[in-house]
Amino acid sequence: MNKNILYGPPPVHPLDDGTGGEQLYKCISRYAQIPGCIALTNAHTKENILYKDLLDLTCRLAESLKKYGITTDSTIAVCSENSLQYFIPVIAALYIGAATAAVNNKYNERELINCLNLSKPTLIFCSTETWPKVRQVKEKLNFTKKVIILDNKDNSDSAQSLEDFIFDYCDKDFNVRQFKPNTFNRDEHVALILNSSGSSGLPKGVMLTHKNLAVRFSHCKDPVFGNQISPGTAILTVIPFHHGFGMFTTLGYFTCGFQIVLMHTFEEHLFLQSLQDYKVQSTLLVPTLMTFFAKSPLVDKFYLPHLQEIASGGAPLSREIGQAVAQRFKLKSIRQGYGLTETTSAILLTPEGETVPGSTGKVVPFFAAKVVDNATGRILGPNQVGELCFKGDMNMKGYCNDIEATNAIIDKEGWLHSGDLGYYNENEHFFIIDRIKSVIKYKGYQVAPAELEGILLTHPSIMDAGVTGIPDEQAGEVPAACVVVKPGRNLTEENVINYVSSQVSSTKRLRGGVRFIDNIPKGSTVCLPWYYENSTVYISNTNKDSPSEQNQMMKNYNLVDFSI
Ligand SMILES: Nc1ncnc2c1ncn2[C@@H]1O[C@H](COP(=O)(O)OP(=O)(O)OP(=O)(O)O)[C@@H](O)[C@H]1O
Ligand SMILES: O=C(O)[C@H]1CSC(c2nc3ccc(O)cc3s2)=N1
Ligand SMILES: [Mg+2]
Repeated sequence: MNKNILYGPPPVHPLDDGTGGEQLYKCISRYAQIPGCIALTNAHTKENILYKDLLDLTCRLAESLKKYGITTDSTIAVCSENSLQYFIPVIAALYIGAATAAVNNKYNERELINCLNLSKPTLIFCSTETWPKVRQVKEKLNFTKKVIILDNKDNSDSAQSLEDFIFDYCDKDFNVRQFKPNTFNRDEHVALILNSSGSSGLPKGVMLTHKNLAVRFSHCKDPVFGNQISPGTAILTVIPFHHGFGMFTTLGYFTCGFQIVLMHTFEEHLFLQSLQDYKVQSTLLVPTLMTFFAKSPLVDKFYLPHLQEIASGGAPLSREIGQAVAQRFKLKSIRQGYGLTETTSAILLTPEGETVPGSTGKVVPFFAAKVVDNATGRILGPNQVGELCFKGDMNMKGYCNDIEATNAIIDKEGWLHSGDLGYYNENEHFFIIDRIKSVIKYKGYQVAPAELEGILLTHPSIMDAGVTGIPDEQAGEVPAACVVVKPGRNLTEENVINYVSSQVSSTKRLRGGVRFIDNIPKGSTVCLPWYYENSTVYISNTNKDSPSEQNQMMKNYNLVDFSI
């Protein structure tokens, strides 16, 4: 056994038996018996769904799907913004063992066609908002037989409402208590097909099994790695449900009996008001929003004594921003999680009572991690920087119809190569530096844009910042910054360069200079930003409407802008 391979601790409770669907059914049935126990609340409309209704609807839909002809070999798709109904088809499909492809509701037609061609769903569940786009796409797909609109009571010309579908296919005398989820081999059976963010080319379909889901559920109720709150208490989430981060945190909340207060679009005032009104104990954020709150004075206007935990994940969070947000919300610290779509959910998590500023936490149960030297493949020890690799029971089954890409990321021994650069310290706490691909090479030294962005964001006159490498004949690349100055403040290029130089070693100085711009096109180092494009926080300055095109824009933008 290599001492430099780190193993997660043994789980506090053994892994529960059964498929992901069977486990969800058991939990939801239990909470359905508690009178008035709320499963979901839409923060925008204030509408609720009780656990009792969730049980009823998911069982009826599961029965309808079976009658319609959906089997354990079928695939359905869900394409919707976060909503009260989002999880009804997801959970119903999990009960019967049909795979669900959760597709990004912000995709344009071309991207939708690309990803639906991977999963080939028989049915698509969409929302009133995504229906016009889905309608266009369906005409070009011969495998999709029907579209069902989740949040509309009326049937449209060529789509059916959820209510009507259930009315048509579920017997009128159907008794929910007689429903039983299907049993099958959870190790092999695909539960969900998700798309990674697509920051490195067209998104691939990531196949996750019922076993992957069962392991995630075990983490959710783990007293060390799970949420430290009890059933009935409220969680606020704005993380997109179709993304692994939103999908598996939320499915986990159902197993814990939490009241899930959801938002489909980030609005600062509503977010804070909801924290206060629903006495929210735990909330999830991405670093883009953490930066926003670190600088938002509105937080102080709310009374938030119930808030116990803010968790961040999805992209690098600088120590400074984490601490600033913790202070603003009067919390001891921020909880972090790190994961990839390919690892189902977080595989590094802050253990209870063990927060280390800037760290993403420790390896979760049922997982192993190692840090590998990029050049030699040698396994490194504590405090040595290399590529993070993971092996365990939440690693994906593989990419949909792409064995080549699967073999490129998971090696023959089962190690998944994350593409991220990082290290662990002597206490086995992990620190993520940046993606290998975005690291700037200055005279062979590695400079992480995420680190410099973190420093720039601590400047009182800087509202937002992005760092990139620009080609340089002598050094290879030099770090350069795009900076958005706060309204009413003045800042010179020299101020910015000196501010960074005073805090970093010589190799990391902004030798490529500084550009002042109106807003930052978000790219690969700042994950998930496009979900907030309609929000009051970030208004994209591109007219492209898709994430991957925006990322492309980011790269082009930097190259064009800095080569002038
Ligand atoms: N806590 C975290 N700190 C730093 N980076 C994180 C954290 N959580 C996630 N990440 C980043 O997000 C990546 C996983 O993102 P995701 O699976 O959504 O798709 P992607 O890697 O952006 O897209 P693609 O794989 O299609 O290029 C990780 O590899 C890592 O770079
Ligand atoms: O389980 C939690 O409480 C948290 C806190 S942050 C977190 C996750 N972060 C990521 C990042 C990427 C991803 O694909 C999944 C997760 S889960 N999970
Ligand atoms: Mg990735």
